[in-house]
Amino acid sequence: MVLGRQSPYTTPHILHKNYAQASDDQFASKLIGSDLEYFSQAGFDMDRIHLKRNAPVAQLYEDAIRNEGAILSSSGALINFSGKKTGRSPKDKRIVYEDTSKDEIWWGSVNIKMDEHTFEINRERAIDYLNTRENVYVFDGYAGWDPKYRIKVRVICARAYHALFMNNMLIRPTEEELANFGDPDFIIYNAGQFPANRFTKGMSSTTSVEINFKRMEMVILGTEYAGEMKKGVFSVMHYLQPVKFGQLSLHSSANVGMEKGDVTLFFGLSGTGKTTLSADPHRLLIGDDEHVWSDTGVFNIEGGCYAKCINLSQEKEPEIFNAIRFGSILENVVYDPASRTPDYDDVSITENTRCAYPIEYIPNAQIPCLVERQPSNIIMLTCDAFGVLPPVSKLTADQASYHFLAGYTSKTPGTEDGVLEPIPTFSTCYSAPFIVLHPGRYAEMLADRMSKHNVSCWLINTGWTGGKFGTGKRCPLSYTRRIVDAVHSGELLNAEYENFGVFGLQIPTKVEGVPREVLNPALAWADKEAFEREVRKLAGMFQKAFTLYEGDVQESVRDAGPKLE
Ligand SMILES: Nc1ncnc2c1ncn2[C@@H]1O[C@H](COP(=O)(O)OP(=O)(O)O)[C@@H](O)[C@H]1O
Ligand SMILES: C=C(OP(=O)(O)O)C(=O)O
Ligand SMILES: [Mn+2]
Repeated sequence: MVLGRQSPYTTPHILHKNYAQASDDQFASKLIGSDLEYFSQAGFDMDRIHLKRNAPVAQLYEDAIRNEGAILSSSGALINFSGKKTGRSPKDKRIVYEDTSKDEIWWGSVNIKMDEHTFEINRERAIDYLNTRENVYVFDGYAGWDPKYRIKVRVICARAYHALFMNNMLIRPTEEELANFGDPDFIIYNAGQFPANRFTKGMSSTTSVEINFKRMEMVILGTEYAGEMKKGVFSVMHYLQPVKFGQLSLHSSANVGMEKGDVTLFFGLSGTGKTTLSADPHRLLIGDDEHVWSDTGVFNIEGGCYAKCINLSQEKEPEIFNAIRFGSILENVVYDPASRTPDYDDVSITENTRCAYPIEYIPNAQIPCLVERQPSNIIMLTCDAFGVLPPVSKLTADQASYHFLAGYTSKTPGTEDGVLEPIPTFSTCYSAPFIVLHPGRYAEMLADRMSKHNVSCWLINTGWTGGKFGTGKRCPLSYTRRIVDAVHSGELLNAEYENFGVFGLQIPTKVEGVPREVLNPALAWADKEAFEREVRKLAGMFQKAFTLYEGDVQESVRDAGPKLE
């Protein structure tokens, strides 16, 4: 029997009778009769396709290499290519306008409406496409490490690469959990190789990424970028956690001190350093990207991490570098054909090169990925392209609410389709592309929890220092790490502070190991007038961006922003 020898995480269930050997077949039918029914009812052509459910990692490797042009790298990771789209497509992401969720959703600029009928058409198109494939992969796993708040997710896709990606990114069920999986709570139909029909009402391109909260389904057409799936799961949790469970979903990483057990959350849009800074040799990693702050503590939504590989080195980011081995997926990374060694400095395919690995590949992972303890520190990561914000400042409760709602940062090249250089942006809740409810709902829950548990809050600029990008340079990672260490050791709590101009931020006058002129950007700019001009320009941008939320917050929060008298 094949099963006994598999890893505890993956169990091969081959659903199709023509494909499997007799013993597998008997076994499969015993376990998953109701699933077979589900697939037939959904329109899958069970006489034609081979369904491979939770296939072993090695088998997914074989299929990806044989059928999809994947490459085995020298470290044992699998190098895959996502084709034309190498980042997310936010302009093609839609939410279905339907009676169960329409009054909850924030139909602001990010959530584009799709009607129910168009969803049905695209869903059918995805299933029709999957029916033309020889292999259809199914991965069943969980989102959310706390059993009270987790959901069951099913991914149905045509590429072994996508199945392996979600095997790494979801929480892998045990054999027993898989056998008793039952009906999923959320299903992703990924037919990314096949385009959307541009003549379908409501389509604006051949790419379509859509979520239906009534059906609890997601359909992907016309993009093979795997990150769409994990962020789709996040969007669902960003809706379900506050609305159904009363818990706060966070676009953040999280870790916990080995000695003190203190928990830190790192908020930040893509590229600001959530993954890099949460991998810390002195702390246990809870997760690198998506969490829930519940009544009882903090839990990770995912079972893996999705790190950026650009300029990755063993020396600067050893935990991540060493996680790139058998089972890990490298995405759009160029390799040396002779040695099959990845070249992380080569960005000729994209700057958004990635690696997805199971969280247990990080030596200091906290498994299960949850803590029954409330956070002590919140770090809001921003990547300031103007080089005016200090690398660290201490925020008051009102400033924390203000900056969380404003969400000032930059979009990192490559993470979204069409973004070629750092673009300053106000990404509310540091998660605008994934926001589902009105930002004020998340902000209010955050403020309540922060005050109830007396959490300290820090604004950390991992972006440019001492000038605009092109002239200044990005804050060296070693300084940011030193600052994060100073947050954790308590050094910053007891430091001396000075006021930072129109922003009214409190900045420490001294952090061991970080030069004074780095701590205070006013000292780093040679041209003082230019500095003042840029500060005022950025302050004006904040004020304009914040008008969206002014009516929803109390006066003290409104007052916590930059002032331009
Ligand atoms: N000061 C810094 N702090 C954090 N990351 C930095 C810094 N300087 C450069 N980087 C680089 O920026 C990228 C941050 O990406 P990542 O941690 O994946 O962000 P996120 O997880 O928030 O999307 C990494 O490639 C990292 O090496
Ligand atoms: C996968 C993503 O997340 P992050 O860059 O925050 O890791 C993304 O934004 O596409
Ligand atoms: Mn990340």
